[in-house]
Amino acid sequence: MEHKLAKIDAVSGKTFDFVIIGGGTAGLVLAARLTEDPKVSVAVLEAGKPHFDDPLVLTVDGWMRQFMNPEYDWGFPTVPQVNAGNKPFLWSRGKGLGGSSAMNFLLWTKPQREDIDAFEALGSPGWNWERFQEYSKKSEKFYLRVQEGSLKVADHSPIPTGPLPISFARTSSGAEYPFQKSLESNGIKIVTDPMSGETVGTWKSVSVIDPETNTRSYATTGYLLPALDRPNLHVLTEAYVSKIITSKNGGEVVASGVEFEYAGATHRVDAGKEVILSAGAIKSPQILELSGIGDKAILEPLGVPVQVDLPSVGTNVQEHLTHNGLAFLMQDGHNIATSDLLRDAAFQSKLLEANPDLKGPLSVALSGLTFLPLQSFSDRASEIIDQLSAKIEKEADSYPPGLKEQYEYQLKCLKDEKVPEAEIIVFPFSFDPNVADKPFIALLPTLVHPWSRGTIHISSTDPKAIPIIDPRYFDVETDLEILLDDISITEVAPGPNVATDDQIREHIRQNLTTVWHTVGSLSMLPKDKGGAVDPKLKVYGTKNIRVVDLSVIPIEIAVHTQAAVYAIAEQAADVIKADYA
Ligand SMILES: Cc1cc2nc3c(=O)[nH]c(=O)nc-3n(C[C@H](O)[C@H](O)[C@H](O)COP(=O)(O)OP(=O)(O)OC[C@H]3O[C@@H](n4cnc5c(N)ncnc54)[C@H](O)[C@@H]3O)c2cc1C
Repeated sequence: MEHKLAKIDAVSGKTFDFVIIGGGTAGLVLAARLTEDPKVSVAVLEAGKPHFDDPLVLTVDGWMRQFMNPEYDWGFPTVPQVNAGNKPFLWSRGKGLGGSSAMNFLLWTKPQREDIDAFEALGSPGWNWERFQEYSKKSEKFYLRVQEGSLKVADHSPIPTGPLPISFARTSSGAEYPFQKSLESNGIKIVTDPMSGETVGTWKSVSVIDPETNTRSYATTGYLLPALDRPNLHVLTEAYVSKIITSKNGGEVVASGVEFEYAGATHRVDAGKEVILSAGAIKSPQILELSGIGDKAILEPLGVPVQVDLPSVGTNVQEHLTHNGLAFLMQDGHNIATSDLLRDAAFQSKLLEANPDLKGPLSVALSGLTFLPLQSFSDRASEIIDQLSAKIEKEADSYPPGLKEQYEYQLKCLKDEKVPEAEIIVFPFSFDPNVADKPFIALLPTLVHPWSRGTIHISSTDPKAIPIIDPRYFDVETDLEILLDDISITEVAPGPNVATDDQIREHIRQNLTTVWHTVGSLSMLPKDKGGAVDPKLKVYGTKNIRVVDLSVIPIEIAVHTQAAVYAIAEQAADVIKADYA
């Protein structure tokens, strides 16, 4: 397959209609959709390797071996978090074709309706739940034969036939269903169609797994490979973009091409129509700032010539946070399978005996998810809401542009018992080598609509330098309080000496993990409300630079983010096509 990728001579010094920076989730969707028209030429520059037919990518739990491996994982450190143990956090991101769709946990989850309607409500017409569903269905090819217990996903009719095979994982851990039944007996409903925009309750998620091969389906298999024979598509890997080359025309900045490094030398490729940034929520703002588009207060001291003074670049950063301190050793005799156990040959043959139709490599997938509104897990929901209302009223004048409107929308959702504020994930994996042969299950209480806002900015003109990533965890204390109450629903103490609220707060601060869902760093919002891109995803002040990736989401969505990225890229492809029709 690699012979179908572009060689450097076919890209360097050449001109293409569209140059896409980043061959990740969004970048490959766009590349495939734009080249459906044979008259349109596209070059994709991807910093990582192709990873075609790679078991670390294709095997359902292969992601475990990608973590912190620099060939697959960018492994960005944040700055130490003063409210979370004063430690840096590691933000893994997929490096190579497929981007993070090649290393994620394969969950395919659709947002709560209000999460997507927020885009329109905050000033971006045409971005709402109905459009989202329309575009999301373009990606999906469902195989919903396998069901477990009473859980099912209601048929999507007509069954979409997009490029991504999606199915129930053949091997769940076995812990999900009992956990859901116990929640049900405590009044939490089992959701049978969590993809309808109503996510509150407990459910079994589908995954991007091709049931014919039991392997990962992702942006490479679904979008790139079927398009790779097109003569108008040129994909260059190991091409590290350092900046967008621009000039000024009247009041507007015009991108003429992109500078990149390949095999130690600097090259340039020209864009006849547009440069599209799809480098993900961490690298896209970095590349814009390196190109002189950002806050002049950050660019000027570094000696970066300012092309567009756009202070919103790299701000409004939001990230899901989970408490990873609730792990349980499973007792024998309950048929609980974790990924560690599945590597045991004796266990594997027992499983295959019981399930002779299991295909492909055996591995456990995540599937047990629960989404809860504040009122269902917090006795002090009204108190938290009142405190937040008072805080917003008191502090609004000091907020950066647009934050008041975001908070008002978030507050409306917080009051609405149809909208989730927390998630609990059943996690059948252990990263601890000391427990490799024992079945451990962790429950991960997760904050899904953070109030804290962080930043991602360059601190150097070196394109290889890691930007300063500061999510400012728990800058708004309500985030910690919501997580505290979310933990209480599990009715287990996180440790032997962790009983009082203050002890649990400290335990949370010391045992946090990112969920790798960063949004907002180039938010789609009106310019005077903190936006970096407009509803056509164009960077303000530029004629022909768009951003198409997770960074454009202005308020964090509650669920896992990949389905949203695919849908945003599908919609963006139509917006771009319409602009040149
Ligand atoms: C560990 C992990 C687990 C996750 N689990 C799930 C899950 O189970 N379900 C779910 O829905 N979501 C999950 N997600 C989130 C989801 O995968 C991402 O939100 C989504 O894939 C992001 O898509 P993107 O296009 O914004 O960025 P990416 O897919 O990350 O693409 C960015 C691309 O740009 C390239 N790039 C960056 N800088 C440069 C440069 N300078 N030059 C050239 N190329 C560059 C990168 O290498 C990458 O290929 C997970 C993410 C991670 C990291």
